[in-house]
Amino acid sequence: MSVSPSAKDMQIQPNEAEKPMKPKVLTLVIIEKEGEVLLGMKKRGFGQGYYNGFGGKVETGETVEEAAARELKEEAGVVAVSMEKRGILTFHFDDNPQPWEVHVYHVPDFVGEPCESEEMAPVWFSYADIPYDRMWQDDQFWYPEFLQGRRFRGEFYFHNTHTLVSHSLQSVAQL
Ligand SMILES: CNc1ncnc2c1ncn2[C@@H]1O[C@H](COP(=O)(O)OP(=O)(O)OP(=O)(O)O)[C@@H](O)[C@H]1O
Repeated sequence: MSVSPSAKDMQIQPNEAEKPMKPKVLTLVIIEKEGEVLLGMKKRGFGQGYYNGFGGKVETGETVEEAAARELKEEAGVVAVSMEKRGILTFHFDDNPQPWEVHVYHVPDFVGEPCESEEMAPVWFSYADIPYDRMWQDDQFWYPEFLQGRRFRGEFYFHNTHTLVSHSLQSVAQL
């Protein structure tokens, strides 16, 4: 007699396919000093050719804040003296089933001299000269919130990775 395996035997739940995928968690640090922000030109990998803050994936065994500090050191060569979480952005891509959850940190103080790494070339920009046309399309929406000192949450929907189709953004009291 043949017995077909039950959902339990196959270690899947009945409506597994409908469950949204757990997001991948990443960090993004923006250094800000006297009306200027430090951005890096991404030299390789995801987002190559865009200016962005410094960050990357959270690795197993580290907290989100530890990951943010590690990536800042690796990519810009500086150590954060203090950091404050200011935003959580969720990115949905129609060409990737896994959403990305990016935790944005403000670093008002750091030690060391920013220097070019294999991944990023750092450049200071005044608020008025932030190069939104050479950045991810979501940035133009949430940087103003960030630069005003607010906390925020946003959801952004992308087509073919790079084209922003729709978004929502709220300023929030707490993250
Ligand atoms: C879609 N709209 C977006 N808007 C603004 N910023 C975005 C972004 N999407 C990803 N980001 C940031 O881009 C970096 C990628 O990091 P990424 O280089 O892939 O990570 P990591 O350094 O761990 O990778 P490797 O070690 O090279 O594999 C990381 O800071 C992440 O927050």
